[in-house]
Amino acid sequence: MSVRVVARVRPLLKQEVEKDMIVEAARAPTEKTENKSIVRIPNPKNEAEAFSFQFNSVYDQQATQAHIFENEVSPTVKHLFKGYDVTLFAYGVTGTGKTHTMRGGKSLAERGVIPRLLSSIYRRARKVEKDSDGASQVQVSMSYYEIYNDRVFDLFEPPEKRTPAGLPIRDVGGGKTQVVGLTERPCSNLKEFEQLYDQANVNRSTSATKLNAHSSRSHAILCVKVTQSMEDGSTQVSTASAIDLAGSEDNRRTDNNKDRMVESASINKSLFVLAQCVEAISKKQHRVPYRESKMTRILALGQNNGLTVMILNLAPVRSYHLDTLSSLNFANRTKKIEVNEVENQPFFRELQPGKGKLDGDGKANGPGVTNMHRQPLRPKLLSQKSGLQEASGVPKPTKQFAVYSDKVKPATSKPTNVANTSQARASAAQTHARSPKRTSSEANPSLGRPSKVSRPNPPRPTASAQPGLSKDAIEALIEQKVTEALAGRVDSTNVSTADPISDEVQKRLDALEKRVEGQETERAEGLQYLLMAKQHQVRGEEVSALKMYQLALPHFPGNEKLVRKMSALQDRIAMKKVEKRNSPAAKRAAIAPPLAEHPAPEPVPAPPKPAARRRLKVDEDDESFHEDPAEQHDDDEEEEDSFVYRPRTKIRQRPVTSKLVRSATASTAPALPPKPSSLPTATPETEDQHPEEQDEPARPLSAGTDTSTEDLTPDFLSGETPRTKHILRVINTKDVSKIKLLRGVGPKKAEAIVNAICDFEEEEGNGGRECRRVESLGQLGKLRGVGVKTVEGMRAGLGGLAL
Ligand SMILES: Nc1ncnc2c1ncn2[C@@H]1O[C@H](COP(=O)(O)OP(=O)(O)OP(=O)(O)O)[C@@H](O)[C@H]1O
Repeated sequence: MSVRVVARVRPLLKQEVEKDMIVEAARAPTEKTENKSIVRIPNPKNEAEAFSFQFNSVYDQQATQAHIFENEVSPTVKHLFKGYDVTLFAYGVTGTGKTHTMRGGKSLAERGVIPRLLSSIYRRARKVEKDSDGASQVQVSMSYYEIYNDRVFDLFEPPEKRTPAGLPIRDVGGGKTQVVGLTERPCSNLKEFEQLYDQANVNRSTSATKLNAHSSRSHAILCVKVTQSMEDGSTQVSTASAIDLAGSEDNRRTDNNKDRMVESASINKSLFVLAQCVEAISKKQHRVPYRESKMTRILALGQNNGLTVMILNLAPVRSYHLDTLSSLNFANRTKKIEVNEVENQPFFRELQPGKGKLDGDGKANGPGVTNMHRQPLRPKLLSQKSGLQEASGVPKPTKQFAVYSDKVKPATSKPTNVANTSQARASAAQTHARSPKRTSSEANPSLGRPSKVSRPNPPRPTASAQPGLSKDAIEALIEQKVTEALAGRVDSTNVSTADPISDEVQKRLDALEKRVEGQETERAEGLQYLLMAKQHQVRGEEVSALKMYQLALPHFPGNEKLVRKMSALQDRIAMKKVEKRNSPAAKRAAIAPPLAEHPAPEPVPAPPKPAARRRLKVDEDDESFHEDPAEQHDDDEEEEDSFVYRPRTKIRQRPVTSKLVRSATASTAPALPPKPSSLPTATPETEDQHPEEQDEPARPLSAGTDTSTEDLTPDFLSGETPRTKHILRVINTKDVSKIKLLRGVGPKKAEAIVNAICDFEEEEGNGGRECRRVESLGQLGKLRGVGVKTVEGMRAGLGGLAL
């Protein structure tokens, strides 16, 4: 992929005056055309000197919206139709014109990059259809979302309908991410698009700040999917993403209130992480901290295939001086990544134009596309003028990718007060807040600063270079590195630039880190689902809540508490449905549906086998499953209820007034042999061994009784279901080693159960330790230290036994 970096200096605003202008767009001395490619800005420490930054193009205050679009974006459209993804993003300090550039005004002349892009896409789509006499068809659809306070919200949803936790994102491979649950709207012409776009923009988080009356408080990401159904029957999908990043801010200048400060902190953090990513990529570090923020995960700079154009927005005036320098340094680093890749082949030189296809997921496939996968930044295909000409026609642009700099003596030109801005403060952490020349040498002073072309990659000693490293030493080194990586995740410099390590260690370190990152991400996603589930539940949307729990379950394999929760929820849903059907109104309104048509609760994924547990070790008390206080409250309430077990598909007709009875009175109950120690995992073998425990045959319906309820009377109340029998049999062994094998029990609880039975015996006043039996789950649930949840867990753990 390629990143083309262009800068745009906005005009003076009403309150700004010409004498404060300090940013200048200029031509490079080697440039033969009128094109400007240099941004010049004074050294804040010594105004007699100037820093110069060279980019692919620089647009001054006079540049029109049309000009920017025609030069920078329009050429990408044909590549979009060839199957490449296109990413455009605007970067800059608050109030520098990002939204103006991307969205623009309402008049034709003021329309920004996005509406112009869409207009161009529709034009091209019509052409494709016309040229093929209608054999090829093009469909355009859009999704639009924002990342606000590091949470993703669908902009087609009004704020009041949003789930506060936002939408989860997940990796779909090839450096791509997907926002789960995002709305995708078809839009077949510009009018439709504009309606949807304007409507969605109303939902975007904007506020007035001191620096911008309509400041965007979120990163807005518009994804336009172009699906081409080709003559030969194939389908090609490509996506154009246009991203209006929120601007970094210095909160001392914004006078932000508390809310704005929170937003601002989140904006600054994500931009800081973006800078860290660029830094890491440019230094070829193994670990790029994409996962530190949602924005960097989604933007995936340097990971995604296709074409990327970054528009660096700049304010021309002095009040932005330090922030502007910071932005220029950021953009300059992005450009330096390209320098490092200068010897590589441009990826679409190898691609047969028009032959590359993208599959439904937008992944490249087909001949010639294989090495598009995770291409690092490739600048050379971008000529200065069009930015997207075929690489074969591009003269070797050596100068284009070198950092152009006036001869400023670093010793006298350190803009040390750069650190006075918010962005610079962030950058200061990585010692990049000053001139581009200082940047990398400061980060690693021992390396000095070789020329860009000849700068070698840091030497990587091979395993043979460290022959003395024992296996233990390698393990210790890995452990140390992982600890460092986790402790200072944002600052990855230590990990990769400290003492050199062997390839073997590096490989293992990478694998470990990947695992840790993957686990964290998955867990975070799982927690998001859980939060959403909880929110649905609070709102009484139980079916949606159940769905969310179901989505969460794979992230917490083997979590019994979650399984129980789902099971209980499922039961409640089923009960409600049955109750609804049985309500007098429903009976009047409809003929009672046959039993077979009773609404079944949605399936709950079977709890994974213990062997499948990967990350989340469920301890004996189930506390590893994240819970919020509300959830805890619910559970407490549940515990306080007298035990009423709700079966999954059956309803209860009479309350349980169970009591523990002496074994003497229970002697009529079938005495089942104790289960083998492999319990409690139910297996088909269990059923084979105890055919008498199979599901009861359906009971005949009582005449005159509502069939929908009578037949569904929970048979466990009579202690007859295989699961109930099995649990009671195990409990009644009073054998801790057997009881602890029941799901969710464990040694401590097993001991408590046995003690509880003993306590109970004493309370009953019968003295001694005569054999008593627990005759029902109701009784079991009432035992001290057991409770309904534990019993439910035991039952859930025997999911394989017939109900
Ligand atoms: N090229 C331009 N021509 C005319 N006006 C401009 C231009 N660029 C920006 N402006 C004006 O500058 C002001 C700030 O611009 P804008 O809201 O686009 O900034 P921003 O970078 O998106 O800020 P934030 O990050 O706070 O959202 C607006 O009033 C906008 O109309």
